[in-house]
Amino acid sequence: MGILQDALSHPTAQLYFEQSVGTQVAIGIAGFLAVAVFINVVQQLLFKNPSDPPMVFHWFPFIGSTVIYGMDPPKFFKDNRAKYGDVFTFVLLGKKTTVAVGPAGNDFILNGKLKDVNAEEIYSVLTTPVFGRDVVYDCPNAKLMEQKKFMKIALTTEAFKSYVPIISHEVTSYFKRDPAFKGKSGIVDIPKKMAEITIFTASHALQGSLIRSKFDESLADLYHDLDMGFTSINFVLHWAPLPWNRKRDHAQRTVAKIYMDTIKERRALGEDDKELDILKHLMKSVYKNGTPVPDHEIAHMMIALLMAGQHSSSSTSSWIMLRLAQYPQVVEDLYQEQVKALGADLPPLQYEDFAKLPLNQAIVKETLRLNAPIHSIMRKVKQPMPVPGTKYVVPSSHVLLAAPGVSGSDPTYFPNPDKWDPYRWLPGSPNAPLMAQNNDEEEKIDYGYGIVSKGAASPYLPFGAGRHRCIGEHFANLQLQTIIAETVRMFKLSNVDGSNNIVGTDYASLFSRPLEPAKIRWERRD
Ligand code: HEM
Repeated sequence: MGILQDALSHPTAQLYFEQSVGTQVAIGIAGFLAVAVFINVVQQLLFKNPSDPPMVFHWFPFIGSTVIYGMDPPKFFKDNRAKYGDVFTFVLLGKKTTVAVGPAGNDFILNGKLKDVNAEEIYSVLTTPVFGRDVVYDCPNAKLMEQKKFMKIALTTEAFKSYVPIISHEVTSYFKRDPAFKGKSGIVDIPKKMAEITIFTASHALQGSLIRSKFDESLADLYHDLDMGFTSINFVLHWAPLPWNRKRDHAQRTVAKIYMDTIKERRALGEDDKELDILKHLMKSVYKNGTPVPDHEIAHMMIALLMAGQHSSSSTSSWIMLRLAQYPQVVEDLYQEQVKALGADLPPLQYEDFAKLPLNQAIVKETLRLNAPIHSIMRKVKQPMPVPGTKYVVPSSHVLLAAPGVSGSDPTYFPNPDKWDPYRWLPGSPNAPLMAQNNDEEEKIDYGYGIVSKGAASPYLPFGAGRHRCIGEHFANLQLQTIIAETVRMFKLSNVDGSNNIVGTDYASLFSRPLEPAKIRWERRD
């Protein structure tokens, strides 16, 4: 024993011993992996259930196609659609995920029945710690439908009319005070600026001036901490006592308290409170069962509303500015459109003006066609779902994934689909969409939050469809159109190097956005 101990304590022997243990462990892992890969491949090749949608081939179990999907989801959908057709399954972090694309696929998933598909089982782990309890995905779907109805009803034409001067003022005063826009011309990393403009305009219009004023103090940093809860890794680690989750939880409590205190302040104002925002509307809203919406739910809905709008609108406005810098002539066309429609003195913008600015509208439409911030919409399957017109049945163990962006860039509906061409939405364009542009004749449905068009046959659904459809569409349109109109009044835009290039897309977080830095050149008109 003593001799053996002596021998092993010799440095060379120790090294040899450690190396040989290391080698054995490595061989063990490699062997295990090889067996796992072998079984996984054999299963895919030999044990196909004819009613299952085709499976995207992958070597490794659990990882499946996660990496290749995550690098560029639209490319992943396009490539696999070409290989397998409109319905196929891939493995995303161990979960069999069935994609159904095209108008029929969008309809199948987004207009799926409540007994068949479920959103909250997918999203709640991420959203509930950020928004707070009892709202959106932390309550039965019928309650969410009522909550969406309260928010949607508040967005009246009268409210929209009051929002245009608010948004205009926020945009122009931002450009005046921000150091990045000092002087005659300059270069700016645009996504950060657009994120600020989006949160200032949305909070002021939708939540009132009292909340807006708090963004200059504490709310901006707290929202940043809340945002950290939305990283993709939190689908798995939402519960973990990690630094960003602690910050998220602290921020959620603090922001909710700020809203609840503001609600009390505004109640005290009584008739003197003349603003037409959603916060005020919710303070007067009552559920069907007679219960007034509790303050904590109003606070949590306010967080949800701002978070839902922030990422999508801020990513879209950044893409818009990058597209305008890519095509400086479009900026001039937009400016001239305003001069012709509103007069050379360019009076303060009003809600009614936007109907006279079709190119201004088309910029938003076209940017959302190619750069929609939500590339994947997921639902948990609750019971086996036959896919109409196919032999496939999606088992209840699967997750469904809708990707309306696929039909939005399909040449069947959009000639020259990869070209950003806002003029395609104006009459007489050779690239005009090959789809009905008037949705008055479309089938309408009420899921409990007001009548919406079903969108069943539409290849263009950047705001989704069905019971989870966006209620912020009209606000987002107004916000984005006002931002564009004010920006082209003040600036000419171009790429820093004068080229027609554009940055790539960052798919790392839940909402896709431009890869940063994304710098553009601005030049003041006056
Ligand atoms: C360009 C801007 C926007 C885009 C592209 C967009 C897109 C979407 C999409 C695709 C959905 C459906 C998600 C799903 O089916 O799972 C959705 C839902 C929603 N959006 Fe938006 N959105 C935008 C702006 C806004 C704004 C400004 C607000 C708030 C005022 C908002 C509030 C909501 C809400 C409350 C839902 C409902 C979620 C549900 O029912 O599960 N969105 N949005």
